Amino acid sequence: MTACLSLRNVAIGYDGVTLFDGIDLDLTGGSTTCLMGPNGVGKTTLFKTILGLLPPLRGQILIGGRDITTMRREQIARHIALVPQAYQGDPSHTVIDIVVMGRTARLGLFETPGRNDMAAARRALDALGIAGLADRTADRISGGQRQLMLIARALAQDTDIIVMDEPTASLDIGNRLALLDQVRALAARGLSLLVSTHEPEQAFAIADRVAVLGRMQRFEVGAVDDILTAPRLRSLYGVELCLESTPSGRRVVTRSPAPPQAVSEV
Ligand SMILES: Nc1ncnc2c1ncn2[C@@H]1O[C@H](COP(=O)(O)OP(=O)(O)OP(=O)(O)O)[C@@H](O)[C@H]1O
Repeated sequence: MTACLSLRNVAIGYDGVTLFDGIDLDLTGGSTTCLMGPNGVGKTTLFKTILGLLPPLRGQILIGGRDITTMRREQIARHIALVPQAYQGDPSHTVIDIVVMGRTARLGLFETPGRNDMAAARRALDALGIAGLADRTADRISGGQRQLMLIARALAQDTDIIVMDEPTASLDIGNRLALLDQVRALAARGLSLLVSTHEPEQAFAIADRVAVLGRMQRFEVGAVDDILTAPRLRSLYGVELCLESTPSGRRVVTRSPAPPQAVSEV
């Protein structure tokens, strides 16, 4: 299958200073790739670069074969939507108004959202089961509902690629599992997802492939089981850990060896 997003030997960073180099990645439709790496390694910076908010310092980023440096911001936004870590807009806006903002890249310069755009926003809310929240303001819904609202905004944007920046970071276990179901459902609809996470178990649950921004600028990408091995996770995060399988076959991370007793007998 041809890639909808390709990164060829890309370097990312700020003001000409390279943060990470040598990133090669292909995203195809109907698949989920998890992006992992320690704090501060450059995951969000990579997202900003893919979205055209920061120029790549080297290499090429291609959407459908076209170099993004030749595309305007709204052209990129017709292909790639972002689900940020948190909503940072005006909290007095209603959910439906925020979701319809996902249509902005599809509107002309002075055009306001029309009937079709409102319908797309309502379909997105429906798909996520939060149609009942449409007229509430963003400060009157829960953190989990706000996260679903941000996914609805990305859906309304009607792109073939969605990138999600640690989408479960502030969610309770119920909303976390519901969100992972949504990610699986979006991939099943043919979308291509790139999801950053600090949780290996989440990658096991949703990803076809894992891309790792590792220490010493070592970039690796491959099938989940090939990439997420205990030795690689130990060196990536600098902690002793083991990978075990539950009777149902789910992969879980455990601490290894058991931490020493806090109080020893005298
Ligand atoms: N606007 C900026 N200008 C210069 N440096 C920045 C800027 N934003 C972030 N950085 C630096 O770039 C590095 C990578 O940051 P980034 O947010 O991409 O990391 P991350 O992998 O997403 O981290 P985390 O897992 O903690 O969210 C950090 O050292 C950060 O301090």
